[in-house]
Amino acid sequence: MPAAPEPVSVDETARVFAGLTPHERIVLAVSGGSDSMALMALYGRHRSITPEAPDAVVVTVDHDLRAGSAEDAGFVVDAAERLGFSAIVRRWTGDKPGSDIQAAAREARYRILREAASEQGATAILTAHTRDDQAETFLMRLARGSGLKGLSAMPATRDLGGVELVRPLLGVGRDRLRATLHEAGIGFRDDPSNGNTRFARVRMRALMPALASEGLDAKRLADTAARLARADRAVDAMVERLAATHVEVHEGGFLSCPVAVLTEAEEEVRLRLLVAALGWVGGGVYGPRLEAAERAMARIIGDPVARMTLAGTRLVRRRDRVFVFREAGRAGLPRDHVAPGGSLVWDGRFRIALAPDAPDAVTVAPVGTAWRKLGGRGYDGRVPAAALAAVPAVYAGGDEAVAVPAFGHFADPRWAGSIATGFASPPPGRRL
Ligand SMILES: Nc1ncnc2c1ncn2[C@@H]1O[C@H](COP(=O)(O)OP(=O)(O)OP(=O)(O)O)[C@@H](O)[C@H]1O
Repeated sequence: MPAAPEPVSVDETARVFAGLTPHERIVLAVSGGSDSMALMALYGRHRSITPEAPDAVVVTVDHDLRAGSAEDAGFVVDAAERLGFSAIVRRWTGDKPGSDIQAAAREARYRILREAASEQGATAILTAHTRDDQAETFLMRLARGSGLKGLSAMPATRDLGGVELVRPLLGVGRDRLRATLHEAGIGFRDDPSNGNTRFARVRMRALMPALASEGLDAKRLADTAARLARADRAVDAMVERLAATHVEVHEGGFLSCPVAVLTEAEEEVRLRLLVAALGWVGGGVYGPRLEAAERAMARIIGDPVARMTLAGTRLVRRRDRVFVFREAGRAGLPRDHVAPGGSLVWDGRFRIALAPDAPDAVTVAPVGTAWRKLGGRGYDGRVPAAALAAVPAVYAGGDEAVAVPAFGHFADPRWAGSIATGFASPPPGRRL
């Protein structure tokens, strides 16, 4: 008989939350399931004996996808208030897709949590992912053919659009969280989808007892993921160094790199460099599948006139350089509006701000073929024309751009002092 799982001790709780002190206020993301109820209970206990622990607000997202979801949210609010937290419910409204609803719900949930955090003045969001979640993630990635980065599974912290996502319970087993709740006399809600074998995670979970009998328990799998994460960070550091010396960041928000740098690098390193470039140029929306990146790399290296689209981003080889850029002509490049005093992130890459005394509200859209007339500076024939056409331009009502700030070009001098632009995130290998 295996020993009964131990509740999480007070000392262990202090260790789990030790890294949070730089934050003054945090969000606890609570679904009402056992893991996040335990997160809330543990944090309540920790805060009551740790005066310097950040202040916390509980946020529960009602996905409004099944009967009873509002009751689950009410259950979380009641339990949070009993533990001395203030709690808010956020409902997922708007269009919901007919397929892949799980992924859409996750994306909406993170967006809603991020918005709630910034409204509440919180700088971190804590979720209750456990060691079991980590082990299941590792297995799912293995089944999908992931490389080193994917097999590193979930990092303990990551940036979520300016807020830190923290997973303090990644080293704690689900059974121990349940034991903790049991000991504290706190209930939880069972999500019926946790038993739905339509979901890969649920099917992986069902394999766990058989794997554990061969020594592949959640701890072993999660520890392996952690070792791979360590190796992954080492490769990332190599890629950063390579990018810092060899990747040219063009003012228009596209990148280029000598093909010789790719051929001389280790295969893993050059693939990472490609993925990093695609992620930055593409606004970090989604990356390519590993096999697709491998095929693309083989073509870039083998074909001096290679051109292709990968993960929504264009790759073009021109002589001995490869260019990575977004295409203006394809659907998807946005048209956004900014009022005087406002700012926005265009296409996930450019931050554009308008001074309060700017002459007018503007539209930001790709400059398209107009760049030829406007004359982007310094770009001779070595840069593919399509790369230049995807650069953001500022329009003030008419068809003619009043400015292409990335090129330092102002067709109408009244705008020169009132538009500020920069990259929204650092290009590969650079720090802003
Ligand atoms: N509806 C929600 N509202 C707020 N946070 C949520 C919600 N759903 C999930 N989360 C957060 O994301 C984490 C991981 O989500 P996941 O879907 O794996 O968990 P779950 O099975 O819904 O619930 P739990 O982890 O609480 O048992 C949760 O532990 C929780 O912190």
